[in-house]
Amino acid sequence: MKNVLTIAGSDSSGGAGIQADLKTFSAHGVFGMSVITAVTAQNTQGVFAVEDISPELIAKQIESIFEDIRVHAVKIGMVSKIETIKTIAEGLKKYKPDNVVLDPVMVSKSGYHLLKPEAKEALINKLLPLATIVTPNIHEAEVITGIKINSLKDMEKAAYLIKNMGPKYVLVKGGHLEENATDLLFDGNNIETLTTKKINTKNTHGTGCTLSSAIASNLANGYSIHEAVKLSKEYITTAIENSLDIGKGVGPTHHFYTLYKRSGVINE
Ligand SMILES: Nc1ncnc2c1ncn2[C@@H]1O[C@H](COP(=O)(O)OP(=O)(O)O)[C@@H](O)[C@H]1O
Ligand SMILES: Cc1ncc(COP(=O)(O)OP(=O)(O)O)c(N)n1
Repeated sequence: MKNVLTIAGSDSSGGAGIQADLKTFSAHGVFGMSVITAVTAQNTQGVFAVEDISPELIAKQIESIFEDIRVHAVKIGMVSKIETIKTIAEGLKKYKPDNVVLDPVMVSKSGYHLLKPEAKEALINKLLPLATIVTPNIHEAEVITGIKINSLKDMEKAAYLIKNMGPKYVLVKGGHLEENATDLLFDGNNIETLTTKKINTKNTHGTGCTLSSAIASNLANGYSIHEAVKLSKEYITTAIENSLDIGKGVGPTHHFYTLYKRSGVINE
């Protein structure tokens, strides 16, 4: 069994953050561990409060895991503020995990700033160069590069600019595009296009968290980046197709659909 660590924020409603990450890890048959960076009070309708965990406690969580357990992959999500980013970067430099998947979480679908605006530069300068793969959505790619993205050509341009900031691979996610859900994977030489039709649902809470955790799981399980991204795109598509109409707002994706279907728990 491979061990995968998420360094991210807690989502009380279970659709995104640490909770989505751990469910995704379980669905991929890897052992999930967590370093919590912040606790959020949120549900399908919004984020209502956030309390950041102290840098000392974040450092201690990182140390406790790495000093004891082999970590095959790390996924990084909500990092909130400059001190949190510095602490995570120090931990990554010290323990040098093989695979680092960075989801540069900035603003929740409900519009809450999960990354303080003043922490943007630290995320770019300190975490991007340590990432095996970074997975910005369109808005995050715009903030990181400073360009406006309205088309696949613009996404390509952003992927080139972000690659030059230090990560080994860049996946620009197009879930917020009008037509298809097209993601672009750039390895420094070639752009690979992953396209699915856009699923007509409001229930997409935690899609970015789920995709990045699936990539981390697949890398830990020994797949190449290209294979890991392809399999993870298939996983998130099934999770969105079978997303759950829980709550009054944007519901979560279904992490275990394929597993339950295979085992007979779901028999429609
Ligand atoms: N309505 C949708 N139909 C199909 N795929 C989607 C849809 N929304 C998002 N995706 C896919 O989910 C993944 C996460 O993308 P996105 O929602 O853009 O990220 P984030 O949650 O970080 O904003 C991507 O692979 C994207 O293409
Ligand atoms: C604690 C926490 N972390 C990350 C997010 C953002 O999740 P994401 O998958 O990028 O998209 P939405 O959940 O905003 O749809 C979050 N909400 N909470």
